[in-house]
Amino acid sequence: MGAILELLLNKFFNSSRYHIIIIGPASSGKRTFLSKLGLNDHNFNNGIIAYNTNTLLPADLTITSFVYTSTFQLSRVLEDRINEVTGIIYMLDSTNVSRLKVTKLELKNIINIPALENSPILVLCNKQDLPTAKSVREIEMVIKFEPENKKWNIQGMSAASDDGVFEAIEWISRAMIN
Ligand SMILES: Nc1nc2c(ncn2[C@@H]2O[C@H](COP(=O)(O)OP(=O)(O)OP(=O)(O)O)[C@@H](O)[C@H]2O)c(=O)[nH]1
Repeated sequence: MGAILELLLNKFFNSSRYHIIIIGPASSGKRTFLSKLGLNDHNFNNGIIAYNTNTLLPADLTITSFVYTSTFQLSRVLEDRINEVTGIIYMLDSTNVSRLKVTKLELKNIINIPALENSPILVLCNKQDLPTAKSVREIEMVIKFEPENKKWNIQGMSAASDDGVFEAIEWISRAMIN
């Protein structure tokens, strides 16, 4: 998968700068997803895991991953860098049904942040390989996420087995560029 991803990313990211933030509760699979992109190096600072672009990703794409706790924290932790965000990935654990109501609120908060107004948002329902995982349709029915005037998408994924990783990057890439 690495070679295909590399081709795709190099095709997309050759001129402008792009900055994706990956947000999601603890253990939802952010790190596993990033490792599939070849992003294993990270430094941990002020609650943010910043992944650099020295492996698979082209130099003009940066991905920052961190555990999201509140809108206030999102703006505060990212500080000025929030203005550089061009795409948002929200990662959830499809087996953690009790947390979906919190997810609903978090997503609402995220799309109300003015600095993120133009950033497309991709909701990734991770851990679809587990028997207790809720389907994307079931999750949609709880979170009722259908923002108007915004590019958004919801997809199933199993970061552990690579399923949906390519599609996720493809969607967010296209959405940021078009
Ligand atoms: N079955 C299954 N397990 C997964 C999947 N993705 C991640 N995991 C497992 O879930 C656990 C947490 O994954 P991480 O990638 O560390 O999650 P994280 O969101 O980075 O967690 P924090 O660092 O706490 O924010 C690990 O044991 C992973 O192996 C998946 O798609 N399927």
